[in-house]
Amino acid sequence: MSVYDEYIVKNVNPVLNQLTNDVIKEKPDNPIVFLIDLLNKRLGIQNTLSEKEELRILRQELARLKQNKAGSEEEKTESEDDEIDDLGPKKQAARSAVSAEAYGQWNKKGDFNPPVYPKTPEQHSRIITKLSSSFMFSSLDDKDKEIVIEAMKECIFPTNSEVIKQGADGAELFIVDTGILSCYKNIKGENKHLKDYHPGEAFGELALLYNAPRAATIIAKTDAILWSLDRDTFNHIVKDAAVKRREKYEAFLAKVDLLSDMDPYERSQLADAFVTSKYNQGEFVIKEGDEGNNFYIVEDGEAIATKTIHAGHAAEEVKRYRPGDYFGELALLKGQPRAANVVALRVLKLVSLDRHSFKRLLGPVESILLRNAKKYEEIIASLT
Ligand SMILES: Nc1ncnc2c1ncn2[C@@H]1O[C@@H]2COP(=O)(O)O[C@H]2[C@H]1O
Ligand SMILES: Nc1ncnc2c1ncn2[C@@H]1O[C@@H]2COP(=O)(O)O[C@H]2[C@H]1O
Repeated sequence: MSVYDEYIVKNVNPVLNQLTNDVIKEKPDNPIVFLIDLLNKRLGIQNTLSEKEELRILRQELARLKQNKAGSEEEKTESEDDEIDDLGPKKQAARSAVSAEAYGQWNKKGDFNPPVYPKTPEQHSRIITKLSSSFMFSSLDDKDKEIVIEAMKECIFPTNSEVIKQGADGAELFIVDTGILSCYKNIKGENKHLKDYHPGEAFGELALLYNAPRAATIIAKTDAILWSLDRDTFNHIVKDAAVKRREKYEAFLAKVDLLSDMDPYERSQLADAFVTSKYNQGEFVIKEGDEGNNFYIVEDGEAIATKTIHAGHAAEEVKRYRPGDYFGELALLKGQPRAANVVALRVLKLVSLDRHSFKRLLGPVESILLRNAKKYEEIIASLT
C-alpha cells in the first residue's frame, strides 16, 4: 500500500464513512448544505467563516491528522503549507497513484447494513431460481446473491393494483414471483401498453440506476406476489456492475443495424444478457451441421461464413462479417442444425445471447431476421 493509500485508509475513510452514515440517516434534501452545517457544528463554528479562518482551521486539522499519523520521512519534513498545497492541483500526478481500492471504501459494502427479512427455505430457493433467470442478478457472486436474497421483502398486489406510478420517486425494484403485470407508458397523453412481466422478470430498476422518476406505470394484471429490493441494497450490491455494462454497450448497440428500430429501453437490456467471447485467427465459431444454441454479434474483428455448396468440394465463402454484423440466428429461429461455418479471419471479439435470451430479447426484431435470411438463398443461387 502506498503512503497515499495509507493516508486515505487511516485518515480519510473514517471521516467519510461517518459523514456518509450521517447523510443516509438524515436523508436531507440538500446533502451539501447539510454536510457544511454538520462540519461547522463539529468544529464548533456557528457563523459562516471567512476564507482566512477556514484556512486556519484546515491547517489545524491537518496538523492534528499529521500528529496521529505514523508518517514517512518525506511527510515529516514537509511544512503545513506544503500539506495544504498537497490538496491542490500541483500534486495531481502523485495523488493519481492512490489505488482505487483505497478511494471509495466509504461508499462500498464494508459499512453497509442491508435489511434482513427472514425467509422459509422454500421461499429462499424460489428467489434463487428467479434471480438466476434475471439478467441483472445472474452474474452476482454467491455472497452478494445471499445479501440480496435476505434483503428482499415479499409484497402482495391484488389484480388491478398499481405497483409503480410513472413520474413518482422510486425506492425499490421488483422481481416477479407469481402473477402477470402490465407496463404502460403515458406518451403525449396516451397510455401505451409496452409489455407484460412474468415470473422471474425484474422491473423498476431504471429509477434506481439513474436516480430518475419512474419511467412507466406497472399494474398487476392478475394477483401477484413480488419480491422488492430496496434502493440502498441495490446501490451497494448490484448498481455498479449494471451501470457499467449498460454504459459499455450503449454506443456499440446503437450502431448495430439490426437493432436500430428497437425501443431504446429494450435495446439497453441486451447489455445485461450479453456474454463476450474471443476467437483467434482461423478458429471456428460455428461448424456447419452442429446443433446451435447461441446468437452472435461482432464487437470487433472480422469473420467469414463458408458453406458446402457443391457436395464433395470445400466449403465456399458466402458472407463476411465486420463489427455490428450478426450471425447464428438461423438455427435458433428454425430449430435446424447450423447452416454454415463461421470462422475468425483475425482476432474476433463477439457478444452472444443464449437461446432463451435471444427469444426473450430479440422477439421484436424476429421479422427483420427472417426477412434478411431470405437473402442467403439469393447468394447461394448465385453460386450454383
Ligand atoms: N420502454 C420502457 N421505458 C421505460 N421503462 C420501461 C420500459 N419498459 C419497461 N420499463 C420498466 O418500467 C419501469 C418503471 O419504473 P422504473 O423507471 O424504475 O423502471 C422501469 C422499467 O423497469
Ligand atoms: N448463405 C448462408 N446460408 C445459411 N447461413 C448463412 C449464410 N450466410 C451466412 N450465414 C450465417 O451462418 C450461420 C450459421 O449458423 P446458423 O445456421 O445458426 O445461422 C447462419 C447464418 O447466420
